[in-house]
Amino acid sequence: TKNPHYVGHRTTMVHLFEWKWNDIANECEKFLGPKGFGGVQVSPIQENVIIPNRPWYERYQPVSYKWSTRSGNEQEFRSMVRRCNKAGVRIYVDAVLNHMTGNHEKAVGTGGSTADPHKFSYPAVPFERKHFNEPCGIDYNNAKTVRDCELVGLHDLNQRLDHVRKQMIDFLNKAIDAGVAGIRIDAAKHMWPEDLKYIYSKLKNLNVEHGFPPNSRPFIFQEVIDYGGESISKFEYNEFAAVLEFKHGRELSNGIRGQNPLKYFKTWGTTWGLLPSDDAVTFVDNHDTQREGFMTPLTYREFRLYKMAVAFMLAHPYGHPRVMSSYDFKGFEQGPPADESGNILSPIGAEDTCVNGWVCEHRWRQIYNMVGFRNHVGKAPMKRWWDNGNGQVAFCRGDVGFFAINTENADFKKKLRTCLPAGTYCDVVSGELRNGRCTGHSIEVDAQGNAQIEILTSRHDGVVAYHTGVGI
Ligand SMILES: O=C(NCCCOc1c(-c2ccc(O)c(O)c2)oc2cc(O)cc(O)c2c1=O)[C@@H]1CCCN1C(=O)/C=C/c1ccc(O)c(O)c1
Ligand SMILES: [Ca+2]
Repeated sequence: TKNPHYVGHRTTMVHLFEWKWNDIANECEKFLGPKGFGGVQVSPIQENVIIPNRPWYERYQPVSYKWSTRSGNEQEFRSMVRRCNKAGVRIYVDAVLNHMTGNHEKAVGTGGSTADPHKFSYPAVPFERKHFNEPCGIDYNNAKTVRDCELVGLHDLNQRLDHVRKQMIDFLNKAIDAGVAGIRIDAAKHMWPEDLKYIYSKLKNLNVEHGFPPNSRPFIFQEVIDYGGESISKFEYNEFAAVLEFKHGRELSNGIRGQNPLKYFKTWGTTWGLLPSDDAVTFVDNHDTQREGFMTPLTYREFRLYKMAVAFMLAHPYGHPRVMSSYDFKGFEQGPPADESGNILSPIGAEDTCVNGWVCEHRWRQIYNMVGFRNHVGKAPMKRWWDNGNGQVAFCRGDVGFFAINTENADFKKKLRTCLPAGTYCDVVSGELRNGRCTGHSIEVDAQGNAQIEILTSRHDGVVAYHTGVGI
């Protein structure tokens, strides 16, 4: 099975996109640990080329495998991993192995390394011409070109060569020694499964000094963008490692928007063509899809619907969920909030609030309390699915959790079985249980487990969630 190696009952990771290592370490100790987040996906740690105007995607054009980026240096990265593991929060590195840079005159990296991309020369690794595939154009209907040609002109490494494999294996094993729990494999679709499988087989077990049980294998989750219809299938990759399930965010966004009535999500999972649950890392939006102008998923911009989508993802047992945490951007290219020297600004200000143009979705109560809901219900099975034949849905998680959602422009008012023991329960979306009382809405569950469930269209949020950890 695929195991993220979360501590205790934790279940969910957050992508702190473009955050600096020092800020992540602080967030692990101050917020993510206490709120029960399981881990953090960090931005690429390898040195990347500096592109004028600093577009966000410069971090996906490596110049070397040195741990030196605008997020910080090796010492800061090591310190962050140690502090986060101590806080019970795992770290997952975003590894860019498919390619190096595109053609730039005088390429200079964020760690000061130089390269000559026109000559396929990356002395700081070292890689040279013979380590790259012949430049050619990708035809997504031709699997060989998808793997062996250049993605938007980015020089394509040949992972069949021993030298290339060694550089990648050493790079990943160094991160494992530093205490990371796993790796996101960027652009895995553009690499041969057998090459990836070989590289993963040479990775060390996780470092027991960071609290991992002996013989723990790194949790690897692969970016294979597959909505169906291309020559490459995500099912080529999920036998030997987990895969990011891109259909999840797109289909769920359609359901929450009402384009596809939510009642159909009664069968949500493999019957929708999704990966087996244990093989899938799920999300609503990611750093790339939130910027796409076409078939855009729900994002922080449509915040009421977005919170509903994230809540449904976290309430439903399917997959290993990942919460996105963004900065507010105007145009597609815009990089992270930075000062005039290009130093990334800290997302958390003096009053422990989100500042400087960051969005910090993970700090929204509706989202972090749903992480707590998922942690509390654990593996309790989905049961007693109810829907009104359209966009109002409710279901139990075993006898320990109850979730309801209203995607319609009509009030949700219904007496329903909650599967909860009799008592008063606080809604964790509108508030929490504090000093013995509910700061938000609450329900009274009778001896039969029934309660009057209400989600009025005038409500701040279109979802409610109750669990046995917030009973009075
Ligand atoms: O128009 C663009 N790209 C052309 C569309 C192909 O998009 C890319 C895909 C991509 C998109 C859809 C697919 O089905 C697919 O197989 C691959 O994956 C990448 C992965 C990278 O590490 C670096 C990249 O530059 C890309 C990329 O350009 C803009 C300008 C350059 C970066 N970029 C982008 O749009 C950058 C996107 C990007 C960057 C990093 C990612 O991890 C990612 O998923 C997308
Ligand atoms: Ca490739």
